[in-house]
Amino acid sequence: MNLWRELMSRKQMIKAFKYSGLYLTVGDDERKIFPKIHSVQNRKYSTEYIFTLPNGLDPHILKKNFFAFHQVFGKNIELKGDYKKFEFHVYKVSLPAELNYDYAAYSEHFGGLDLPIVAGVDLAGKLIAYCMVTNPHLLIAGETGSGKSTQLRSVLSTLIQTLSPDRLQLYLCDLKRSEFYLFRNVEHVQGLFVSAREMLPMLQQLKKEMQHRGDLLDRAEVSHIDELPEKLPYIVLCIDEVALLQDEKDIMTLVEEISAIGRALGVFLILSMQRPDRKVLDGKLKNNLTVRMGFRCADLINSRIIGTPGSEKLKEAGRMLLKLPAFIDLKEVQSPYLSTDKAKKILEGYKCAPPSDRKKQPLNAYESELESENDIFGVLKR
Ligand SMILES: Nc1ncnc2c1ncn2[C@@H]1O[C@H](COP(=O)(O)OP(=O)(O)OP(=O)(O)O)[C@@H](O)[C@H]1O
Repeated sequence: MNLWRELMSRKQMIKAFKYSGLYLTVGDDERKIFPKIHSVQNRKYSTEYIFTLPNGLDPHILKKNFFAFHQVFGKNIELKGDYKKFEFHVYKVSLPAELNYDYAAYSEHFGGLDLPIVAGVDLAGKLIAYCMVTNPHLLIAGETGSGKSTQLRSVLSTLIQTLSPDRLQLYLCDLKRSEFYLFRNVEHVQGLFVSAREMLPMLQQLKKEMQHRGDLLDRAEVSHIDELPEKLPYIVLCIDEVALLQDEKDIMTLVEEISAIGRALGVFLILSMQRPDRKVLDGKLKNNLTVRMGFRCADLINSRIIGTPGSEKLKEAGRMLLKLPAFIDLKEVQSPYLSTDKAKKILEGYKCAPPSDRKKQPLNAYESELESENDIFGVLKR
């Protein structure tokens, strides 16, 4: 970067420090000490700044007043860091309006991700994929037509292609009866549930499975199922339009319980919702949904409930604000577009014989015992 340009970039940054109140005031003359800018690099897609806060400066000021950085640098910015050292990007490009789902390309980035969730691409064209084992429980929310169902389809299709049925078991609840028919007879799918009445026994059984897994952890004196000598499958419970369950207290209590203790036991939630509802997303459940994908929604009240303020301003279908613990700020992401037809073709290769011709594989010996108590899986076999 030439010297003049670097100087201008530094000046902009000092302006953002000033407007956001990010400085210490010292001495009788009230001298301002700003964060130290270590480098300014002009990259292909962005200008990258590295800076550190002076000791004693509260990093929360940066988070709280981040709006001032937007005012100075515009919409397409990103900040990474925790207490002292920060990396800040100002992007020069905007996101693509459509991104075709491409599993082969995504899977090259899955090294180290045991349960990979692909969110999409960010402003730098970088694939944003994360591991659900370390970032459990996902909320996908947005108004009708914003791209939620497409994202659910793509997330589930990716999981199915990545893990074998003995490593991943899916429980799919389709309260609108609109989406999950695609997954019927896929080997990983343990049940497809379309009403609260069908869901309750399944959740009670999952609770027993969690208790069993908890006992195994106690006995082996380990804190996560991945540390057990015998590998247990991850369980993903996906509920499309969870708000329809708002008056089902027993169900919501069990869902909340999974959100609270499922992480170590390998039991994860994916919840989707059209109209965010405080009654459903109360404090406890909401806090445990550590990842939020906020697609376009009606207004700021809705986007605040989701935890992605600003998503009410999104225009394009498939565009979201992503809240992931690793990022200090929300990240704008374009999600992959996977059409129903393409998903059908992909899933064809993972289907087994119709249920009437096969016996469901139990989770484990413990589940076989439960299964004889209550054959909840009948609902899938219609
Ligand atoms: N990732 C994407 N990229 C481009 N276009 C998309 C994407 N996702 C969705 N769309 C477009 O938006 C339309 C609606 O998407 P989708 O059905 O996923 O929305 P939705 O939020 O689930 O709506 P509903 O709640 O009514 O089911 C799709 O038919 C497609 O044309």
